[in-house]
Amino acid sequence: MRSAVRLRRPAPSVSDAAPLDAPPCHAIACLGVTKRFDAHQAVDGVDLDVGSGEIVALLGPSGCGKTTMLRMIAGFEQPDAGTIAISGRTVAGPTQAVSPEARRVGMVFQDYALFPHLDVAANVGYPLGRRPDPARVRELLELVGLDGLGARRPHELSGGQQQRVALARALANHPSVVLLDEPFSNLDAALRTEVRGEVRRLLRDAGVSALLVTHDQDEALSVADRVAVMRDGRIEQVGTPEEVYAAPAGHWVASFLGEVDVLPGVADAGRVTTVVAVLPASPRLHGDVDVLVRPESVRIEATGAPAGACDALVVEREYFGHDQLVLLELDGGTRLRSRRPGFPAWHPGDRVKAWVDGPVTVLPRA
Ligand SMILES: Nc1ncnc2c1ncn2[C@@H]1O[C@H](COP(=O)(O)OP(=O)(O)OP(=O)(O)O)[C@@H](O)[C@H]1O
Repeated sequence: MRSAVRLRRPAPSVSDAAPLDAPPCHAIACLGVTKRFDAHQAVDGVDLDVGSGEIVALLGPSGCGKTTMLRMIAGFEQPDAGTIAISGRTVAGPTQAVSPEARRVGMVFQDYALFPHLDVAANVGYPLGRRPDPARVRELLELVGLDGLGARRPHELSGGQQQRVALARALANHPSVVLLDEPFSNLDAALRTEVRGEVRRLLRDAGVSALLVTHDQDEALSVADRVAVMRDGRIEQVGTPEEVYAAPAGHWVASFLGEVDVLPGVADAGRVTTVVAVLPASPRLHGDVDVLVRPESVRIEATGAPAGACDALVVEREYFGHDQLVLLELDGGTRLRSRRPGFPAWHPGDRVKAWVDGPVTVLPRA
């Protein structure tokens, strides 16, 4: 794929100019957005912004309201309350409802939504009207690495190539933002990793802002600049992938984003005491707390452990090739997981020393 190709943006014409209602630094700015379907509160007072050129993932379990949020930004649903601005222009609010076509938003869907009877070039050029500029279509095909395949039908392409056609079509009209709804779910696991890297590069090359809806944690963490974690219609936390993973705002976010063990601890004077270790904590925390420990923050060794490491027994082990997940039972009965590289192999029955060697999160007791 030629990732160096850059899209030429047309100079805005006078008729494109719209009054600015929100800071133009935000490609998308949602404030207090709410949507109810009958008795069901699908989206409940969501504040969310996407900066210029930024890729934000809206991550949450099935049914939490992600797609409804995306559909309101695209203009297919009208919020019951709140406002949505795109590039500083309010497109949805109590007195505004700009049509989807007038929002300058590109959409990429899970099932690609390509026209099967049109060839690739016609699919890409579709948003450009009846007589799309062939040079523009060529430019888009080149951008997504499909130059030379314009005459093929969608069914003659791989899933990853079809997704790139969908992305080229979404970019055709120089959108301010691209909205992607679970764009990688139809791809098999190996292709998914490859295609999401490509899509990230393409969005960067095109210089567009993007909101990616997904229920896949790896996808959100690997593609996005920031991740908004959604649950039951509300945003639980927004932060960089590192922030939401290593410093989750609560127990639910921690366990939704990955494996975590919860150790009881007692906090006092900027330290928290657990069965495994005494660790630094916020001086604002006192008394009973929960210490959330990810398996990769737990080290084990047979010999050469630092002073203070705990005695532990390996109870179970799952081997994944690149790494292994080791279930430990500490003296006293507490169980804790440790994720280690695939070599050396650990086995049930091994006696080891265990200690915390990475970030942990200390929260008030749930
Ligand atoms: N048009 C509709 N009419 C009634 N209920 C709806 C409608 N659209 C969505 N819902 C409900 O609103 C809630 C949120 O749905 P939404 O599709 O936004 O969730 P989601 O997080 O995108 O889920 P998934 O990952 O499964 O697509 C769900 O309970 C869903 O059943």
